[in-house]
Amino acid sequence: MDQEPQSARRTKTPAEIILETPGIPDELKKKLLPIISALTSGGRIMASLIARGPLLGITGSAGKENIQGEEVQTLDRIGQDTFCQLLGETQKVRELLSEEEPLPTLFPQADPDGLLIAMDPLDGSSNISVNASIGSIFAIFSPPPSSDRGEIFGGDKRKLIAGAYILYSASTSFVIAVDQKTYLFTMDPSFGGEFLGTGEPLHFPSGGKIYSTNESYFPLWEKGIQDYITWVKSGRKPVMTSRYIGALVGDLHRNLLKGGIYLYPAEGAPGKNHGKLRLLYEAYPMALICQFAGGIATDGDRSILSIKPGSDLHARVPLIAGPMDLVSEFHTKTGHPL
Ligand SMILES: O=P(O)(O)OC[C@H]1O[C@](O)(COP(=O)(O)O)[C@@H](O)[C@@H]1O
Ligand SMILES: [Mg+2]
Repeated sequence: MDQEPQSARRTKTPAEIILETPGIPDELKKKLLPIISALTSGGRIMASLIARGPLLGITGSAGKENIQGEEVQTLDRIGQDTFCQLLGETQKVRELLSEEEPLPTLFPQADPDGLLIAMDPLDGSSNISVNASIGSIFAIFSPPPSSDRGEIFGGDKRKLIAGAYILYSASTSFVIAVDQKTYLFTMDPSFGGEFLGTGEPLHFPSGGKIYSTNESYFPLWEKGIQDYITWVKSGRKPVMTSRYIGALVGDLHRNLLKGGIYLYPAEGAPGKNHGKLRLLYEAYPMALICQFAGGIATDGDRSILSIKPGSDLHARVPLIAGPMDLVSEFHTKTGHPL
């Protein structure tokens, strides 16, 4: 019974893919490689802790609120500390913005030309205590010229160069979008926890029939979105089916592999009239992942990647994300053609 299935054979690591990509300049590779190593090491640590969560007593609340006014879970804190420490140690990250901290963490010892990272260290907090899918999300930016330090995450002078997430589920996945391609890796615990993948870029399949949204907010949505949801359930041919995990990483991952549209419009949970998902560390990285997989992410009107962050580093945006065919259909139906 110790026979390994053929498909479990070693293929490529994220570092091998980065090294082999001619479109990534060598100077950038020198920064990206240690950063990706920090993310995958953090993923291994988090996956191991999550797997033993109830035994370690870490699946509950930390007893305080974060900057968003949301209850902080113990694993939110552990994710914050783990990724912050590992990314700081690379000396290739100048500043780290996190959902869990009001202001970016500065790393004064880092390479002055180091990169900027925005992260949600633990996405889908409400799933922790029920052993459902959760994740970590990262946006990696090149900084503006050093004279512009004050506006390091805002304005339009920094550039999004990679987006990544880790999904903690029955297996642990690492997905990264860089240099126009999106790749999937799976952690192999029998291979030192290495993340391995085929090296083939991911593409959204076309013709998907999944829509993912928290439909309990239906009465709060604008009429165009209500009409679209009614249509996908009863007017569209073929009709679509609903799947919603309640963690962006899990919902987007399924839709990326199966073909599906994710919708978190404005007017979500009460008080979330700008949507719920944060631009810099949720919508941006997922938009890049979608775009490099042949899809698109919008706020219902314009591309997420065309939105310039303002002074609020934790600003929220509506998010509509998925393959081109489904997002384009949504835009046509709601009167905002792409
Ligand atoms: O309960 P809702 O309003 O549907 O929200 C679910 C959404 O909130 C999020 O969990 C974000 O919240 P956290 O990052 O604070 O865990 C998204 O991942 C998810 O899609
Ligand atoms: Mg979170």
